[in-house]
Amino acid sequence: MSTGAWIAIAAVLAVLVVALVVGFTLARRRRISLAAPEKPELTEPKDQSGGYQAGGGFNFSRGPSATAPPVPPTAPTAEPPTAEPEPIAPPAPEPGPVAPPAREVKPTAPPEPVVEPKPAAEPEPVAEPEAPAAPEPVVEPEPVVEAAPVVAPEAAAPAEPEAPAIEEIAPTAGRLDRLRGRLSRSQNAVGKSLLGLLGGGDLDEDSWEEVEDTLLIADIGAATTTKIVERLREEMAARGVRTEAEARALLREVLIDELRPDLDRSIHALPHPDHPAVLLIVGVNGTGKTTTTGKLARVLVADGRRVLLGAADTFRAAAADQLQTWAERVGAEVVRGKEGGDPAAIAFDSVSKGIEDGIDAVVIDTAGRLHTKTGLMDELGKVKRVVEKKAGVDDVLLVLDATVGQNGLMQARVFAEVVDITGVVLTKLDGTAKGGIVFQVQHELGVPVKLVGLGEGADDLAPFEPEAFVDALLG
Ligand SMILES: Nc1nc2c(ncn2[C@@H]2O[C@H](COP(=O)(O)OP(=O)(O)OP(=O)(O)O)[C@@H](O)[C@H]2O)c(=O)[nH]1
Repeated sequence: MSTGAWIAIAAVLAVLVVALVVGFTLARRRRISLAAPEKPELTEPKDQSGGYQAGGGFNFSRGPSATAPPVPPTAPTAEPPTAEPEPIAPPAPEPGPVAPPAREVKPTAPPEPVVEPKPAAEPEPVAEPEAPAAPEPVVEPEPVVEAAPVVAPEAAAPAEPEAPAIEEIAPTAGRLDRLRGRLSRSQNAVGKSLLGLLGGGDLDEDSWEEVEDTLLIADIGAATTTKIVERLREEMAARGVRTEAEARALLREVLIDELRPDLDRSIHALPHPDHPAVLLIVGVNGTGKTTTTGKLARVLVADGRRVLLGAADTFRAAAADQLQTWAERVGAEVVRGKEGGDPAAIAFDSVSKGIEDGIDAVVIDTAGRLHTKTGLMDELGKVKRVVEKKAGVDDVLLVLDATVGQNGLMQARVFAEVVDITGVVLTKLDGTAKGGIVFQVQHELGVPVKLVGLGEGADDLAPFEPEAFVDALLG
């Protein structure tokens, strides 16, 4: 009783003490672990762009067009539904990367994982599809059949996009750089002969006359040529230009200044809170209106915009088909009417549909017309007036064929009278050394050249940049 009992009691007490200590320690640990999670959550990635903004792309802005349909007075309620355009507001250059993923991811992502389980009809792959199909507990070999409905999306995928081949669009940023080679080939003969003349330093009167002739041949126009030559003469004397490098630097500066880099060359294609941007493409037959409309649609789609093309060229039978093809290639909508129908009605319907469908930009291709035919020109004025009943026109782009040179200026004058041109698209610059028309158009009309066509390819449209143009000119 005595020693054995005491030892037993001591052992029990020791066990109790150990249990108490362990229990106390565990309780403390748990308390600590409850508090801990608050800290780790602080690790949140922030904006990684470092404020970087890409440059050199197309520049879009919101045009001046006023809202045609009356807007309800209550500002706060009007805002929410129109909230979408807002994130778009930060302008052009970067969005390129946004659009492609949206179009590309859809077709590719879902089918891939599904294809694999199909052949492997065994239990392993079935595990995943089973989860949603849980309600059917009975048949065990069946799971393979369940995989079949999962495959369905794969089969349905081709059915969804009606437009069979939506094309890849060439990146919009840096277009002019990539296409610069085409410009140079045709243009730099002018630059070379100018540099040949100016590079030697002191010029006699004959040499100055040659400089003038070279500028005139390049279609820079008499007024602009005189201005350029006067400034060159002054500056060459004042700066004591002796070498070809100095002459090149001066000539570059003078030509760029003459092209007025300060002009707003943005395309007014950003939507308004309650209606799409409306762009009218006008010009003489064969200058490249339909082609330009199609190319512009591609640029806008690549920029993530929803685009509708209005086929208001009811003169030429194939024009609407041509436009439809352009639209289908990028998944844009088209509004077209009967052949020989009223172009103004089609333009009106295009804008109406654009408003209904929440389109971002409606681009209306008009019929080519001779600038000398008053009836046709009146009709073009009517197209614009009718559209304006629905929504203001943000940009009226006159398409000029650079290869026609001087005649382009006469066209520009007449069109400007009828429809208030807001910008010029100079096409076919890849095939001419007469790009000098750029100087004249801007000088006479005070309207900027906004875009240039540099080939027949679908993505051969680039923003016009005076510096790049002059660099190409000088070779
Ligand atoms: N080389 C070159 N060809 C171009 C360019 N832009 C358009 N074209 C070509 O010019 C031709 C006429 O283009 P269209 O777009 O049909 O001209 P349009 O002004 O719509 O003609 P109409 O409908 O008759 O008024 C086509 O063969 C185009 O491929 C360009 O920048 N460079």
